[in-house]
Amino acid sequence: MQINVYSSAEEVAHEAAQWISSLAKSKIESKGSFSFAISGGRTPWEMLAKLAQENLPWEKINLFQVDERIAPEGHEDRNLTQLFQVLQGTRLMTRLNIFPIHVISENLQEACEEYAQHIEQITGNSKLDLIHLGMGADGHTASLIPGDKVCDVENQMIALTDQPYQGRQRMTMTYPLINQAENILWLITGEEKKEMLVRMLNKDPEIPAGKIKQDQAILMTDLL
Ligand SMILES: O=C1O[C@H](COP(=O)(O)O)[C@@H](O)[C@H](O)[C@H]1O
Repeated sequence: MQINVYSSAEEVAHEAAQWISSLAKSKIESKGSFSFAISGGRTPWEMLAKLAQENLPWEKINLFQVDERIAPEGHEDRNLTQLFQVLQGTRLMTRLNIFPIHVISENLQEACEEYAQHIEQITGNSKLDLIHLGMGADGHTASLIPGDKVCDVENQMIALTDQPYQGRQRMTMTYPLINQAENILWLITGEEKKEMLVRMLNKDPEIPAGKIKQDQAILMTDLL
């Protein structure tokens, strides 16, 4: 794991946007497209706002969601709602290829399979160029929640949590999909995550974040 420590969450967001922009340019130059997935929560939005200011060929970029809460369209609990709020009014709204997780489907299991198929169709091999991850103060990442059966899923790329977490059931990328990404970018900020960050770096299998592969990963943080 490459570890980059910065002095503030704002600097983390800035550096992460620059890093993603440069990776996107190099992937587009070498193979014509760049496919990445963004997490939800609170951390990613400043980075995304900064990334949106970059001069990139957005129509060659595919954006997937790492996880989503099962909630109505436009609901404030949805990661997609936050994502659209950040991109509203930017040219990315019409140019970037955004692939939302379909959590309003009547058949959520089918929706998981369809999302996995979309990823396979777009990437050709289900290996995303980049997956951005955050981590909660309890060590969860994506919607891989401590103690939830979704952490044991090995035969699905996208799966549902077994139990509601913070009031909502969720749909999430699973270990098999995340761990085969070409690059993983962790953005972890906030004092309350310090203890779990150390456990994650020590590959503690008792916390979900500890079971994400580290060899292709970079961490940007204001901790340590
Ligand atoms: O619930 C969630 O939390 C994690 C961590 O969010 P953060 O704001 O503390 O970074 C996030 O990565 C995940 O996508 C989200 O659904």
